[in-house]
Amino acid sequence: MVYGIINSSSILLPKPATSFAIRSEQSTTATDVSMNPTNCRPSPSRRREFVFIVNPKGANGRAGKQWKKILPYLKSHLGEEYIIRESLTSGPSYAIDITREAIKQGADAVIAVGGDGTLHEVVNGFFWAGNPVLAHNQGGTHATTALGLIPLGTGSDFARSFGWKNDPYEAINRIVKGQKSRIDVGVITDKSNGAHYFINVADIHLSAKAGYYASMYKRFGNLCYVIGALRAFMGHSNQDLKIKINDGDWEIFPQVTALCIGNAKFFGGGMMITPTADPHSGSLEAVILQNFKWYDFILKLHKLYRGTHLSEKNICLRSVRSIEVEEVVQSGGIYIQSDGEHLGCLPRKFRILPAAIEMFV
Ligand SMILES: Nc1ncnc2c1ncn2[C@@H]1O[C@H](COP(=O)(O)OP(=O)(O)OP(=O)(O)O)[C@@H](O)[C@H]1O
Repeated sequence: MVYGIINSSSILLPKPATSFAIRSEQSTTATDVSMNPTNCRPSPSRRREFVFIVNPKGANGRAGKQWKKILPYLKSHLGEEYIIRESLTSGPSYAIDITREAIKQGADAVIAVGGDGTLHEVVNGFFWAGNPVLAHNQGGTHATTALGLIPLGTGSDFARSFGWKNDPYEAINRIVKGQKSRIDVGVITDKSNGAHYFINVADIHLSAKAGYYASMYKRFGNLCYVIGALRAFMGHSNQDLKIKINDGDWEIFPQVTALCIGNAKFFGGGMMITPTADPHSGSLEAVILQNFKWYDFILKLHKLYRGTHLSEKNICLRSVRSIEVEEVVQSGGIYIQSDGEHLGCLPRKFRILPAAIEMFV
């Protein structure tokens, strides 16, 4: 893990796994800038501290290269009123720890620089033991750290729901503008593990396996998700699932191929799997695909990209605040993924936390 500081003095860091390289360029001015939604008006109190968590390996290494290029633009556009800190992740999960530490230290914003995996880890860093992480000096009231995203991933699917491109300059302009909005976060629980959060899409069975295989083919860009899905169909069998919606009665859904639970619309490098999802809605959109074969996937792929698949007879949609999923016959072989991260197996409960995080939009 490399934690770099630009423009400022240091903050406490999470325990390093490897080594830290810290570079500091002390700024001379100390004007504060308020992150008002409509403008960036100076306030006399203090400089704002933004922590950028960069996955140098995102998008096959493109994220790391792009980050070096955009840094001067970022510094000049945010200006000296801001303390800019950078932290390069050295492997999976580091972004979670760095985010938690930054929030505890009172960072005004934590910005994920990378793909959906990096964003997912940063979002998980906003929580600890089922509760939002709070700044030490807040006296346990509420979290004020904002979430930001500079999308530089292979799929960058969460950004698509907002119409954002993999354009770091556009993303910086958005952060500089300072407009924020509260967005929902999904939470996944089971009996033994703690809470796990997702901001984009959680999915079960075939698509979760597809995501696992896709990670092996990232060098092919967005095509990795189609390759991953076809690979996942090898040896795949659809399963009967028990589903409980909004704490109602259990319903049996026969021969489920995949169940996708969207807080936002896209996964798989641009497939609009949950086209009715909206991260501001206070609910999750659950799309259940039943009895799909690999050739159905190929034949209907164009509909998945366009989001026109919901009219298919073996696809159903439910708008939910909570959804519990169990196998009818326990096989231990139904996989779950949360924003592309593998989580293990069923049973699990998926819930929405409305307006859980404030995000630059
Ligand atoms: N230094 C690192 N080396 C290898 N993997 C890393 C490193 N830092 C973070 N990671 C892991 O890389 C995973 C994928 O990164 P990220 O999502 O940023 O890029 P991507 O996979 O190209 O994009 P997308 O998820 O949008 O398709 C993250 O979930 C994270 O756990």
